[in-house]
Amino acid sequence: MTNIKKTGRRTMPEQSGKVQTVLGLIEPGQLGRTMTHEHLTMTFECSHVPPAPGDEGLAAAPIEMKHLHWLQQNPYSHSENLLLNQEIEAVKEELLCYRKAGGGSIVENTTTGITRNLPVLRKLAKETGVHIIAGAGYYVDVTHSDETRKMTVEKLTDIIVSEVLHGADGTDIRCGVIGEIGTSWPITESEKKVLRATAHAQTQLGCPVIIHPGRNKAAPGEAIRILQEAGGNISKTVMSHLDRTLFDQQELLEFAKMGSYLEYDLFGTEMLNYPFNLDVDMPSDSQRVQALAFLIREGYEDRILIAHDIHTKHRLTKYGGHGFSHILKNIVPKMLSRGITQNQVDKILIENPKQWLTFK
Ligand SMILES: CC(=O)NCCS(=O)(=O)O
Repeated sequence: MTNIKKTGRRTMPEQSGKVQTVLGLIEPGQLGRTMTHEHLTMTFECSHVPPAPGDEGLAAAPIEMKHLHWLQQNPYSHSENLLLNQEIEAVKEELLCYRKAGGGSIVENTTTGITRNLPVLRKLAKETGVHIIAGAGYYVDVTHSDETRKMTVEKLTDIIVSEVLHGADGTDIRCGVIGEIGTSWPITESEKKVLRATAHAQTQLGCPVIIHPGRNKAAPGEAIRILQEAGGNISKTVMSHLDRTLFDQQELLEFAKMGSYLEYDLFGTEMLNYPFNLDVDMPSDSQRVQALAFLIREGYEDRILIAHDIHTKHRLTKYGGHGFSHILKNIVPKMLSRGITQNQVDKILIENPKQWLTFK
């Protein structure tokens, strides 16, 4: 049963002033260094890309050292690679390393449509000591069920609110953010309804929101406009995946003025051909650090968040990948060597996630 305090402003949930993890409420100061966009268990079959002619054998072969480069360049063409949910033990080992490297918390962005597994998240949190914050709501349109598509905004709002206040997927495990809310490009009617429901739920709950934009430079702005028109709190909303979406500095600054958090969350992903949009040149980690330094120079250090968005097997250290500690071990030293101060690093990894994740 949820404890509700009434104030003149709005109905205040018991979450107000706290962060909600899969093990319950914590004080914001307990979070520590936080990766704001990861997945610990999910499936990504919805994004399978057929292998190039001649590569069918590689796409069906077990993951082996000699195929690693092919896999890194074609991660979405290998069906087994898309089943991160088969790697719970490996993820647990990674989380223990993440803690040793100084990590405190992880926001687990798996929503309905990509196989959210809250009992596994709770088990991982208990066994590793990492604070895990789970995501409410729905991924992109191709994963929406017929039932979801038929729902009104009011019904979707009720479900999202309930996932935060009472628990999701038939469990009593409560989500601590809404998202990642999936949008495609162009944004579909079903996704627009989910965005409006997200804004309405956020208004009731005062909670953090995180959006997955479509793969087009107009997508982040359009998603924020829909949330804004539905009354969402943009200053408590994260726009994910900017590293594969907005490249032009002036366009980035125009978007930044809208007031959301700006997330660079594909650290560790370096690939020549980005199969979901071949016009995109996926940046390197060095270029991501340059983008962070640019935003800091432009006065946005309070708005930046970073993560790896691990969502496939090959990015785990078990498969020769960079793992969940890459930012702490490799990217932070690079940031410092490029003139970003320790104070700014701490803002990006500790203070900004804390501000975002604390319920109003
Ligand atoms: C799980 C997820 O949505 N990851 C983002 C992949 S993308 O290529 O940046 O869209």
